Amino acid sequence: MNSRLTIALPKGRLAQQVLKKLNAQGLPITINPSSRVLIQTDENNYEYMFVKPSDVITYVEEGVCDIGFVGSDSILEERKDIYELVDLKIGVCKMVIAGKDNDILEKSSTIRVASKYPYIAKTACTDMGINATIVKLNGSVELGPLVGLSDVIVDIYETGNTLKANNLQVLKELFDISTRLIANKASFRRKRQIIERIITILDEEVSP
Ligand SMILES: Nc1ncnc2c1ncn2[C@@H]1O[C@H](COP(=O)(O)OP(=O)(O)OP(=O)(O)O)[C@@H](O)[C@H]1O
Ligand SMILES: O=P(O)(O)OC[C@H]1O[C@H](OP(=O)(O)OP(=O)(O)O)[C@H](O)[C@@H]1O
Repeated sequence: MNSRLTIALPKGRLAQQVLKKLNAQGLPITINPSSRVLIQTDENNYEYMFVKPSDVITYVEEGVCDIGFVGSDSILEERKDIYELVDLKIGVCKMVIAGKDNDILEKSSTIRVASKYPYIAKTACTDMGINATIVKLNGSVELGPLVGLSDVIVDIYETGNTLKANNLQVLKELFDISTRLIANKASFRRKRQIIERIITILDEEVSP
């Protein structure tokens, strides 16, 4: 059995949370997330690749990585052919529609929406009977309504501080978000035993 497992780890805010969760669940990770070395192998013969969060799904679907850790927002947006295996219950936030005008969703049938998540934004508006023109942005999405680029945004909400600091408000909550373990389908068949061991470890309830 091929014992090497290649794991896509998201850089940025999720890196520490994922490693902390894996260690807390009893999967000791002896790699250095602060290092600029993008591929690190530990003594379990696990190979870790540090990738941009929005690229985790691509590395897993393409089979470069057997498994990966990614936000459910990315899973819903990318709609790739992968297995979603475990909710780690970290990276918890929400997807919301936000803007300046608190009844624009009720009074307008056509709006402009700025978002990092064009598919999620378009689908949400369609479901509400609203025709949306999507303006794709890759960050600081809150600028959209402030500079006349869009009427509203579809973006992540955790504490609300960014919206509040920019005089925007939540107009509609769409869904909850958290970090998930995903797997390449062929890898899951080929390395089922080792991947199921990780699923078991992550599913175990450990004292906080
Ligand atoms: N403010 C937040 N609070 C909690 N979790 C968040 C927040 N923003 C993003 N996340 C979660 O962390 C994941 C990665 O977000 P992060 O901001 O670290 O990446 P990024 O800088 O947006 O990089 P990329 O553009 O590749 O997504 C998101 O997909 C989401 O699941
Ligand atoms: O509700 P809050 O706690 O304010 O968090 C929400 C903010 O966090 C994310 O931004 P990020 O920090 O990832 O920067 P970005 O806008 O460049 O994506 C997201 O895009 C929101 O702007």
